Amino acid sequence: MEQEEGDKKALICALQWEVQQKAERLSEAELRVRDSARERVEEEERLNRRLRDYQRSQQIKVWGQSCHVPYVVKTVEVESGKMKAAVSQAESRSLHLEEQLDRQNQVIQDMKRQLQREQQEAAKLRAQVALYAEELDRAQEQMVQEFRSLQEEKELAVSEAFERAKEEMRAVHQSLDGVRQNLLMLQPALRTLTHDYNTLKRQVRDFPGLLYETMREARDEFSQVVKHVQDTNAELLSKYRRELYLRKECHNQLVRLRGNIRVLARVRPITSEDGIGAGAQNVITFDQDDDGILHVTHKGKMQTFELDKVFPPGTTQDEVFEEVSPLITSCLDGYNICLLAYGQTGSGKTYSMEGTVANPGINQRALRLLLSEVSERSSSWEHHLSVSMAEIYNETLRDLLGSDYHSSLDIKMAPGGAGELYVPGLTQRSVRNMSDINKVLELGRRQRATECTNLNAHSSRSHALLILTVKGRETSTGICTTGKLYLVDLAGSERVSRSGAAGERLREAQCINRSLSALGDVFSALRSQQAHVPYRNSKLTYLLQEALSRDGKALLLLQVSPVEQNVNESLCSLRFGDRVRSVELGIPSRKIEQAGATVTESSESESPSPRGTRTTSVRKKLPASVRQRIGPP
Ligand SMILES: Nc1ncnc2c1ncn2[C@@H]1O[C@H](COP(=O)(O)OP(=O)(O)OP(=O)(O)O)[C@@H](O)[C@H]1O
Repeated sequence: MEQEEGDKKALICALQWEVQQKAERLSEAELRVRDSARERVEEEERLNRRLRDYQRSQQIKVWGQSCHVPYVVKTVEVESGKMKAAVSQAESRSLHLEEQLDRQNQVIQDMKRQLQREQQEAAKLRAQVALYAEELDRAQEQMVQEFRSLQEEKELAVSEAFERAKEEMRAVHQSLDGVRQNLLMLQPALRTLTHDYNTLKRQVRDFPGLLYETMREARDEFSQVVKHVQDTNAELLSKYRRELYLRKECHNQLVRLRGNIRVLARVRPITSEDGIGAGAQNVITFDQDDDGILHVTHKGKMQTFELDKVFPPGTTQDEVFEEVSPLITSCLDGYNICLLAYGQTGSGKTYSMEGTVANPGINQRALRLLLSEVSERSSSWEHHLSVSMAEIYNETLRDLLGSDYHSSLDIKMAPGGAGELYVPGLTQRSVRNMSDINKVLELGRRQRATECTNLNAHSSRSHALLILTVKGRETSTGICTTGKLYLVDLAGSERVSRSGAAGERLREAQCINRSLSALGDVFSALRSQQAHVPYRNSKLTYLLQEALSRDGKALLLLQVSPVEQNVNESLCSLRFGDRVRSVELGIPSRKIEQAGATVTESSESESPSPRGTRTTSVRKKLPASVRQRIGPP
């Protein structure tokens, strides 16, 4: 309604404005008409005035001329020539004036016509003004009518709106009453809600305290549990370590009892020769709690190997030797022992066996240990220590201490039928002190160096053997023992395909492969307890027969490179070691000579003891805890 009213008011305003505009235009037109009428009147007056003036002047002229004519006529009569000219001149002038008069009359006629036109125009304008006035009156009339009808509409709309508002007001009052009723009904519920809200508010206020208290209690409980778990863990860990130690002890004793070949692994440090980049990344990790576990990560997979002992890269020559020394000293008791360093080229075999001048390896330390043991036992035993050095290159056995390096040596069965082997022509040098040892080792090294153009390459492709023979005689009983210790630095075990060897190198690689696979065959025959062990398939296994037989003791030292680029070779070496580890040589035995007779004696009845302090039973060597575990004999 209000909208309608507003619209109408706007319409009225617009109409009023239009009327006003038209009125202004009309008054302007009136003014213009009035001005032009005035102008015409003035112009008329001006023309009339000019006409009158002209007529008057013409009259005066005519009068002037008419007054002169008699005189002129007279004069013409007197002086006719002159007069005639003057008359004609006057006539022409009169003609001219008449023409002028005509023109003036013409002008007056024109002006009159123009005046008429102007008057007609003025009449037209006046009619138009009257028309405009009429139109204005009509517009005013219309406007008044419209205004009136708008006023009526407005009043009608206002009264309708008022009625509607009254209706709505009534409805609002009614709903207000309903709300009031509802409010009255809701009041008890609101009271309950307020009460609940207050209770909740109290609870929320108290909640942080309660939560803190609960959390403190939970934390206390949790720390108690954690402490308990930690204690239990520590206890379990110590039990685990104790168990591990016992297991190891049991295993070692079992190995000794069963005569298993012990397999150790030594991982060399990463050196500058390994280069840089992905190929030089370390792939080997160790178990903190078990020194016999080694993990190799290859192509994202971790492979675990269990060995008798694992030496991580930081292990010293001393620590390695300490582990192998019990085996070495047993050669003084008359056992045949063999220690083989196995691994790919550059994995550290020579480092472990020979070592450096400042940090000697197993070879020199073994000789030194045997010498000191010999001197310790000298009160009851006489010992004679002799050393041979040989190498097997392309299946040819050569003497490194003799005068003829190039002659090939044979391995033969010793006469006497005892099944002993010997190498005719192999030089044996007696050693009594460290100076002898150093001289012998130096001689062997020099011999090898002079005979081959590239010692390093040559040593990788040949097996180097240090053979110690220990003969002993117990002074009180006359019992004689002979023990042999073979310390072998094997040729590199890498695959031919990787080295890409050809020609002479290929022949060397094939020989190495043959002798190493012959070694593997011997181990697998021993493992499966076959009646025939193929020792004679290579010079190496044939020479080591006594130590690798069921009477001997053997130890395999796996040399492992820690870097990614050698991981395949490392895995091959470790798998080889894994297989060898399960080989049972049997209970080692020694040969003793007593009163001219040779007797074989197993370590179960080690008697007589060289020091007189040894127990006769291996079982007695076990720790009490281990003995308890394995039960009564
Ligand atoms: N435990 C170690 N500590 C420090 N350096 C080592 C160790 N083991 C090996 N090396 C170094 O690694 C390099 C290769 O070692 P080594 O010559 O003994 O290997 P190898 O297996 O005998 O090789 P090859 O079969 O060619 O004779 C040498 O420079 C050596 O000094």
